[in-house]
Amino acid sequence: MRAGMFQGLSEKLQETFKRLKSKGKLTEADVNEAMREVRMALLEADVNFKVVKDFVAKVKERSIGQEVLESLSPGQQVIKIVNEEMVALMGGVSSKINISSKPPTVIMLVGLQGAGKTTHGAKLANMLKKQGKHPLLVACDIYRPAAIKQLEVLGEQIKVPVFSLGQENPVKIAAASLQHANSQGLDVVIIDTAGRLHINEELMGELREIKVSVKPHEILLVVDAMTGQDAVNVAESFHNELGVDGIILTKLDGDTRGGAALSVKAVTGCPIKFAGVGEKMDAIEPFFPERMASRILGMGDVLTLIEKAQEAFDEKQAREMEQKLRKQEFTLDDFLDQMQQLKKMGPLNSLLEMIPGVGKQMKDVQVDEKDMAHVEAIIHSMTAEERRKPALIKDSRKRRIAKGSGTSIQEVGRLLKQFEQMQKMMKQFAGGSGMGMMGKGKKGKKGKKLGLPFPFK
Ligand SMILES: Nc1nc2c(ncn2[C@@H]2O[C@H](COP(=O)(O)OP(=O)(O)OP(=O)(O)O)[C@@H](O)[C@H]2O)c(=O)[nH]1
Repeated sequence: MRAGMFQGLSEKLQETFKRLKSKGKLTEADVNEAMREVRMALLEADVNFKVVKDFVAKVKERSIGQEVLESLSPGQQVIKIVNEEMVALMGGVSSKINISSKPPTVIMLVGLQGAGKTTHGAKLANMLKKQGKHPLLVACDIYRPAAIKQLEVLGEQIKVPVFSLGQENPVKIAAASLQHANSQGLDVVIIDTAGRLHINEELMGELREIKVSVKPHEILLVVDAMTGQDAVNVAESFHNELGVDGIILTKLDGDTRGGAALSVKAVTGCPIKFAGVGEKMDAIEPFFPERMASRILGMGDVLTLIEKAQEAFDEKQAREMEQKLRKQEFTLDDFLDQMQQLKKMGPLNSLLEMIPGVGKQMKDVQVDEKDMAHVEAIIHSMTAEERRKPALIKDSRKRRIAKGSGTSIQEVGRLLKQFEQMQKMMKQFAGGSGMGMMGKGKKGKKGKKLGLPFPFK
C-alpha cells in the first residue's frame, strides 16, 4: 500500500472535497454536485456500479439533513460522512483469522492462478510465526509442478516446514498434513491449493473435497486487486461455490484503481482480512477499513505510520521522546537519534505519504539519503550546547559548523529552519490536535510516539 495506490480516485475525491470545504455554506445543489463527482470518481476507479449507487445515495441522504447543511463546517461534515460510509463499505472493522482453540488451526488458501496464493501462504506463515505460532505449509497444488518447488523455496527462506507428497492426490496430501502437524506439534496448517486460469467445476470439486476432508477453520480466498471487478466476480463465484471466510487482496502495492478493495465486501459479504503489498515475505498487512478509507480520502494513514514507528523505535526510547516532546525539550541530539531510527523504517517517501496533508505535496519530492548524511554531519559539528539550544547558532557559528561538516552556511540554516518547523509540527502531533484522524479508533493511542524528523527540502 504505497505510492500510487488509488491515486486517481484519491486525487479526484480530494479535489471535490477542496471545493466543498472552500464554500462557507452548502446548499442541496452543492451536495448534489459533489456527489455527482464522487460517483464519477468511484466508477472510474472500477467500483461496482451498484455499490456506487447505494454509496452515493446513502451519503447524499445523510448530507442533506438540516444539521449538516446548517452546521458551522458543512463541507467537513460531508467529508466525514463520506469517510464513515467508505469505512462501512469495506466492512467497518478489521477482521481476524479464526484461530481454533484446539490446534491445529487449518487454513485453506484458494484462488485463481497467479493471484498470489503460494506467495501469500508463505507470507501468512511468516506473519503467524512472528506471532509465536508454529505453522506448516502444505503443497496441494500438484498440477503446476513449479508450485511445490516454489513453496519449498519460500518455506526454506522463512524457516517454516513444508509438507509435500509430490503429485499425490491433493485430498490425501491435505489429510496427511494434519497428521503430520499433530505429530510435530505444529499448530497452524496452511494449505496451498491448486489454481486455475478460470473457475471450473473440476477445480471447485477438488476444493470441496479438501474442505470436507480437513474441515478448515478458515478458507481464505486470494484475489488480485489489479484485476478490479474481475476480482469481485471471482470472489462471488468462490463464495457461492465453496463458502469463503475472508479475502486476501494482493498486489495493492501496484497501480490499482481501488475497485476491488471498495466493492468486494459489499458484493460478496466476505471481509478483506489481509492486503498483499509487495513480493517480499513481510509484505502483508492486516486490512483495516478505516485506514484504507483515510488513505483513499487523502487523510493520510497516521495509524500505520505510528505502527511502523513503533516497530522501529524501542519502547523505552519512545517513551523518553514522548516526555521530551511534552516538555518541549526536544533537541538536535534527539533529532539525530530519531533520524538514525528513521533509517530503519524504510524508504522515506512512503512514510511521508502517509502523513495527512503531506501525501500530495511529497509526491514529487525526492528524499535523498545523501541529504541525511549531510544533516548528520552538520549536527555532529555542533557543540553539545548548540544542539540543546539551536537559537545560539548565529552567523559565525553557522560558518564554523558549515566548515566543520563540509557543507554550506545555507545548508546549516536550512536544517535549523527545518528543525524549528518540525518542533512545531511535533507539538501538534504530541497534543493530538489539528490532525483529525489521529488515534481514532484506537483508545489510548492518541498522538502517541510520533516524533519523526523530516529532513526534506
Ligand atoms: N507486487 C506484488 N506482487 C505479488 C504480490 N503477491 C504475489 N505477487 C507476485 O505475483 C506472482 C504470482 O504469485 P504466486 O504466489 O505464484 O501465484 P499463485 O496464485 O500461487 O499461482 P498458482 O500457484 O499458479 O495458482 C508472483 O510473481 C508473485 O511474486 C503482491 O502483493 N504484490
